[in-house]
Amino acid sequence: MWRRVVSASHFTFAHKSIANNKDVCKLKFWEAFTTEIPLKEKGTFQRDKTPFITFVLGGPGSGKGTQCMKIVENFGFTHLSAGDLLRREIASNSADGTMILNTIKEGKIVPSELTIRLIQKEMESSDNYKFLIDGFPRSEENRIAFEQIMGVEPDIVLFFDCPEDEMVKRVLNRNQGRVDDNIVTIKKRLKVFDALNLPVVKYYMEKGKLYKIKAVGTVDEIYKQVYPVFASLNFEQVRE
Ligand SMILES: Nc1ncnc2c1ncn2[C@@H]1O[C@H](COP(=O)(O)OP(=O)(O)O)[C@@H](O)[C@H]1O
Ligand SMILES: Nc1ccn([C@@H]2O[C@H](COP(=O)(O)OP(=O)(O)O)[C@@H](O)[C@H]2O)c(=O)n1
Ligand SMILES: [Mg+2]
Repeated sequence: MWRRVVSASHFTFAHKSIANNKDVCKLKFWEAFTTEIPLKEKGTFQRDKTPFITFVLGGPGSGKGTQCMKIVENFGFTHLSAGDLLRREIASNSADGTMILNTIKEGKIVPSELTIRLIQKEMESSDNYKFLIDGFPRSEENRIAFEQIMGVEPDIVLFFDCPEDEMVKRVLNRNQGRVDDNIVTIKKRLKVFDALNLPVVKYYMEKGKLYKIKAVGTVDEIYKQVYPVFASLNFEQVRE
């Protein structure tokens, strides 16, 4: 299995700037930061066996899965959605299926070891080295357990920043038959997101790994912010 030292990073450039004004204190913490897409630095990423891990964060309905599909298409990443892996466990009638189903219905977080085991299995059986891990980590506990079990940190973290009313609207229109896409569960999920997921966003922002994406507008408008993040990392592009 591949392993590498925690906190190793391929990048030398800084990609955040701190707003310098008094109004900052009125904003939510991440609103005080903007993302400056770094200039392309040729040869910054060496293709080898080392995985390139992108965590994809954002509230329910913020468009993580939709944007991941586009990144896969353009840059050849393997997309691992934690939620999809958990739903697959439920569908396969695994021993943990009922517990996972009840947790998802309540909008709560499944025990970290279980979710990480599913992610780890997918990564280890993949020939790819570029991974989008979507919907994970959803809590500090998720994050710390991943680092401990896998012995790696993400290289970059995308955060889709979307207003709550827009997220609710999108989830209620999603139409994928999900047990958690109803108004009762979505309200619980938004609370869990604020309480447990935002500290993870803050952690990566402070580490300089966070790319905040303004997740309002059309899918293509949002992707216009996402595309340069990956283009600047000098990956070979699969399709324009
Ligand atoms: N920019 C957008 N504008 C309107 N609807 C969107 C947009 N992006 C995604 N959607 C739709 O919103 C729903 C939630 O998107 P999804 O990618 O599943 O979000 P997440 O994975 O963050 O929950 C889906 O039905 C999707 O088609
Ligand atoms: N790391 C994770 C990811 C998802 N989940 C569970 O799976 C549900 C659906 O996750 P998802 O990523 O598919 O949801 P969306 O953000 O795509 O709407 C979450 O609300 C949690 O109940 C979890 O417990 N731990
Ligand atoms: Mg999703």
